[in-house]
Amino acid sequence: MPLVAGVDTSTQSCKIVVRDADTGALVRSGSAKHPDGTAIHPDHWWDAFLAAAREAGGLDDVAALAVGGQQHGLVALDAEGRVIRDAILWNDTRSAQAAEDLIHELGDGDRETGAQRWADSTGSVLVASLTITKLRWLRDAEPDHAARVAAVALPHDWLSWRIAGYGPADESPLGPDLDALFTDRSDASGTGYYDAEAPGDDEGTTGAYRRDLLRLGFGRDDVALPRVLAPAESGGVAHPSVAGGAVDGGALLGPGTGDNAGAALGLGMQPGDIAISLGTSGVVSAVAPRRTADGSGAINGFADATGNALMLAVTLNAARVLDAARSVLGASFDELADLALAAPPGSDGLVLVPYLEGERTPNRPDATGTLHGIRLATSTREHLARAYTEGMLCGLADGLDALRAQEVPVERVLLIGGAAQSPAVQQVATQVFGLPISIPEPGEYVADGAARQAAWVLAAAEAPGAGAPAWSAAVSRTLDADPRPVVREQYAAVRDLA
Ligand SMILES: Nc1ncnc2c1ncn2[C@@H]1O[C@H](COP(=O)(O)OP(=O)(O)O)[C@@H](O)[C@H]1O
Ligand SMILES: O=C(CO)[C@@H](O)[C@H](O)COP(=O)(O)O
Repeated sequence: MPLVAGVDTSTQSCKIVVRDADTGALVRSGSAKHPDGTAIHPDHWWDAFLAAAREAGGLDDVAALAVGGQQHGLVALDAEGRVIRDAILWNDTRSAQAAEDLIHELGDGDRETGAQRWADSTGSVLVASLTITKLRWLRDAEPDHAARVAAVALPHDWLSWRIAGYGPADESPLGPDLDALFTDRSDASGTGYYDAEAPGDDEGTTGAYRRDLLRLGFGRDDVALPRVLAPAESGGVAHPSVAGGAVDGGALLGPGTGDNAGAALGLGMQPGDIAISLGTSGVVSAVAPRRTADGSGAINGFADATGNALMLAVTLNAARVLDAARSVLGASFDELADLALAAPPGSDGLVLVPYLEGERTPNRPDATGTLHGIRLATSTREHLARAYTEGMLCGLADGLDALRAQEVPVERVLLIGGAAQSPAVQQVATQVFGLPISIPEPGEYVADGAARQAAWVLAAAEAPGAGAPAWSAAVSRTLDADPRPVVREQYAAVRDLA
């Protein structure tokens, strides 16, 4: 019974699951918090990983390990392998103007042309979340830091590299070998300088860096970029001081994955499945054989972790909208859910447009949230709780419409992420989406996807060409559709006033 570990280094925390490689059965787990903020030093991810691994009973007995993680964050390394500045995360909007500038530059001054060219070249129109815009911001705002950049990594790449034993000479057993960095197609596809559908070097796996775009964004491309591995290719071994004491030479390391591709692998998503993830980000995603190139920017055409495409719409405002509601109302999770369910659908006209951290879809980085329809009758805790819950979900319902506009089939909708545990969120989702909603058992689906990838790498090491292990699918219960069009109609009437 070999064991494998999956890690999710997400925005708010690090979660680790240890699973049986053959059956997928959960054996142990652990988690540890990350600090708040949209720019944090990656050392916090390392510390949280070590703490979560301790809570999971250590990783000495795992035969393979893979890391899923929050996408896009800029980890800039110097030639000594040191982190040059705090990582700028996916939800940091400081590079919004850089995104606009780069769209115009690729379009020879015309925004619409530029937007379509970015979508055609990389699958996505640039917004502040994507890594290349953060590099442009760094070039202009912090030229001294920019001049020191010798390698650019993403959160999951950096953590995998540290687990393999690399890092600054005085902090790691193997030192600062920047050529040892590796990543996968899914996370590379969110950088803005990788085309997941370009003819690749490897048999059967497409994808190539677009160093011309990196040069456009950063002004130079003489930096090391992580090697992009095929879905079941090993990036090396975990340093034995970290994981794999039971295995000769240390546990095999999987390529890792962006968190949304990790969730798709953990859930075993097939075309027709839609995942709605309510973590710090709100994500509506679907796997597809090929990406489309949505010049409107509503849909990102990323890669998944198996060789397919992952189409997704992402909002900056999801679970934290409910955290804000809890703080305003002084309520626990359960109390907030009870309050929301005590008000009627549509909250008697009280509507929250929840751009509390600006917004990415639609692209309104400087927007703030707005509460519409406040009357004496709607000035109750119940109405407020309901309006916050509905507002969070309406932005994602718009995202699902955008996916449908790209002709993505919608056969089953799965609700996951921290806020999916709320009974109010579950019920309101059946009303806002007007669809049956499947609720998988509460779980860490990104970490599970990483663990499944680790098991796949292990199987492929023993039998080249082996497929992903057929772990049993997540058990779901399904809530009936309860369409209440009033909720979205009210939201659509005020959304663009905010
Ligand atoms: N029962 C609940 N109701 C509403 N929100 C919840 C509940 N449980 C957890 N959350 C929220 O879920 C979020 C964490 O979810 P998670 O998917 O782990 O986020 P991330 O992947 O962005 O780190 C937190 O904002 C937390 O407050
Ligand atoms: O930016 C995106 C995807 O494009 C986000 O989904 C991040 O990957 C962060 O995810 P969470 O930590 O909120 O789950």
